[in-house]
Formats: sequence, structure tokens, C-alpha cells
Amino acid sequence: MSARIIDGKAVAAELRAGLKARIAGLSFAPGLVVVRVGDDPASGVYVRNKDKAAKEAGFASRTIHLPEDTTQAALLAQIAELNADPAVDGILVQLPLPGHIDTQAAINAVAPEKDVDGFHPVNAGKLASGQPGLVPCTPRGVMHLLKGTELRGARAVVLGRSQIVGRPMAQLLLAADCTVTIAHSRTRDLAAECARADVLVAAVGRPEMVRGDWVKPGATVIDVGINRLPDGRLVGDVAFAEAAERAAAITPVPGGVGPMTIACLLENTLDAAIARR
Ligand SMILES: NC(=O)C1=CN([C@@H]2O[C@H](COP(=O)(O)OP(=O)(O)OC[C@H]3O[C@@H](n4cnc5c(N)ncnc54)[C@H](OP(=O)(O)O)[C@@H]3O)[C@@H](O)[C@H]2O)C=CC1
Ligand SMILES: Nc1nc(=O)c2c([nH]1)NC[C@@H]1CN(c3ccc(C(=O)N[C@@H](CCC(=O)O)C(=O)O)cc3)C=[N+]21
Repeated sequence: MSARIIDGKAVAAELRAGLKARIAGLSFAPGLVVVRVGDDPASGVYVRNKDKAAKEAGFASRTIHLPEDTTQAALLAQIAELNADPAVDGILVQLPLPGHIDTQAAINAVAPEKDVDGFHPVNAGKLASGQPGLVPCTPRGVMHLLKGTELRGARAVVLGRSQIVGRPMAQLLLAADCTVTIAHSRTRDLAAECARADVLVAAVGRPEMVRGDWVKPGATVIDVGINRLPDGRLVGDVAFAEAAERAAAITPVPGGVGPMTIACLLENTLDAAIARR
């Protein structure tokens, strides 16, 4: 079997074009502000990509770049100012933050109605209790990519239990009537758990950890991982070539989930703007 490649880049472009058309019909440009603290090198690329995609789709987008030695109090004051600014619809605090800042405190400071990352406990709680709210961008993007895959009654395995990917991913799959297993670093026999999955979502941050024989023949494999190898190559958490021999459909890295994360950030920002204005 040779898998269908799920083209996240193309789906994301389509999604952004739809948002652009909707924004063209509004009397205002939805406002997105990305707050970046310090100079984490990976963050630079993501922040630029977000800004470019946002502007292209008609958002009023800007990045506030604070120095590495910014105090927690100064960051919280900056967030409070953005919470109070009526032109700002979405606030994203780029992670990771420098070690001296309490990440959860920064997340909690963002007004839930402007929390376009969907990381605030109010939004996480809404997701867990089945209420409408802002949903984290990466899992939301994955659900777009799973359109056309039968989810009702499907056995889904999510590898990873982070607040930003694994947990919300599991909630969305559960809401879509999957039978969900969440696996993590303490899981016994990961390979056997994965081999039962009709839908396998890998979000562990371990280059090519998921081998071909972990994949159930005919499964849909979603690779969230983005890992930079010492030689500069970018790979996912799944050994792509091996997995593609068994899967029915699989996402590549790059060009899979990553572009969807950005498109869904914009989708969340438009949702937040419409809900709030
Ligand atoms: N495509 C995109 O848009 C995005 C991609 N990413 C990428 O997704 C990956 C995961 O990100 P994130 O969730 O933030 O990562 P975290 O490091 O926060 O979480 C990783 C999770 O994987 C689990 N894990 C780690 N090692 C193993 C292992 N050997 N076996 C089983 N489970 C393991 C951890 O388990 P435990 O909880 O037990 O420690 C943890 O739950 C990264 O590669 C990241 O770069 C992230 C965000 C967006
Ligand atoms: N508050 C916050 N929210 C986030 O959503 C957030 C964050 N912090 N910190 C970092 C992670 C990572 N992340 C990605 C976004 C886009 C791509 C992306 O566009 N990837 C492309 C290009 C990859 C490349 O060439 O480098 C792809 O996979 O094809 C990847 C990863 C968002 N994150």
C-alpha cells in the first residue's frame, strides 16, 4: 500500500484564502499581536511566517519584541495593555519564554476572549466540557486535515500529552466520537498501542520515533513533530517512508501540520474578532 499524502500546505492556503475573502467584507481589519520575549532562534522564523500570512490575509498584524531580560511584571503589564486595547482581537505570547518567566502566569494573563492560542484555562476548560471557545491552533488544524477520514467509532491514539498539542488534540478527537488513547513517556509498549490506531497523531518531539511497523495498515497518520537534525534536515516524529508504506494517508513534514497551525491562528483571530465586536 502506498499512502495518500495529505497536503497541509495546500489546505492551509485554501483556508487562508477563505479568511481573506471574509475579511474583505468586514468594515475593520481584525487585529493580531504576537508578543515575543528574547531571541529563541526557532521563534524568529515562526513569528515572521505568522506575520506574513496574517498581513496577506488582511489582518492588522504586529509583533512586539521584548528583550530577553524583560521581567515577568513588565510582560504582564504589556499583556494587560493589549487586553484593554479595543483594536486588538488576538494576542499570542510566543513560547518558549525565557526561563525566569512563569509561562503559566503569562498564559493566564491573556484575556480569554483574545486568547487565540486557546491555552488559557478558561478555553481549555470549555474544550474539556464541550462548550464553544477558542481551540488551540495545531489540534484545530489537524481536525481540518482529518476531514474525509471516518472518525466516528475510530480508535485514535495521540502520542504526547502537552497542554498545547496532545491534550487538546485528544479532546477534539473525543468530541468527534473517536475512542481515544493518550500515550506518553510512561506508556508501556508504545508500539503496541500505536499499532491499534485507526488514527495516529504523533506529537512527541522525537525525530522519526514512530516506525513503519507501529502503523496499522490502512491507518491515517498525522505527524505534528517538527525536529531539526544536526545536518539541518527537518523531520517529523514519524519515519515517513516506512509509515507511508502501511498508512492509507499521512502528513509530511514540512508541509503538513505546520502550515495549518498558522492558518488556524488566523481563523481563531477572525473568530475572536467577530465574537467580541
Ligand atoms: N506543527 C506544529 O505546528 C507544531 C509542532 N510542534 C512540535 O510537536 C512536537 C511536540 O510538541 P509539544 O507537545 O509542545 O512537546 P512537549 O515536549 O511539550 O510534549 C511532548 C510529549 O511527548 C511525550 N514524549 C516525549 N518523549 C517520549 C517518548 N520517548 N515516548 C513517548 N512519549 C514521549 C512527553 O511525555 P511526558 O508528558 O510523559 O513527558 C510529552 O507528553 C515537537 O516536535 C514540536 O516541535 C509543536 C507545536 C506546533
Ligand atoms: N504561543 C505559541 N503558539 C504556537 O502555536 C507556537 C508557539 N508559541 N511556539 C512554537 C510552536 C511551533 N509552531 C509552529 C508554527 C508553524 C510551523 C510551520 O509553519 N511549519 C512549516 C515550515 C517549517 C520550517 O520550514 O521551518 C511546515 O511544517 O511546513 C511550525 C511550528 C507554533 N508554535
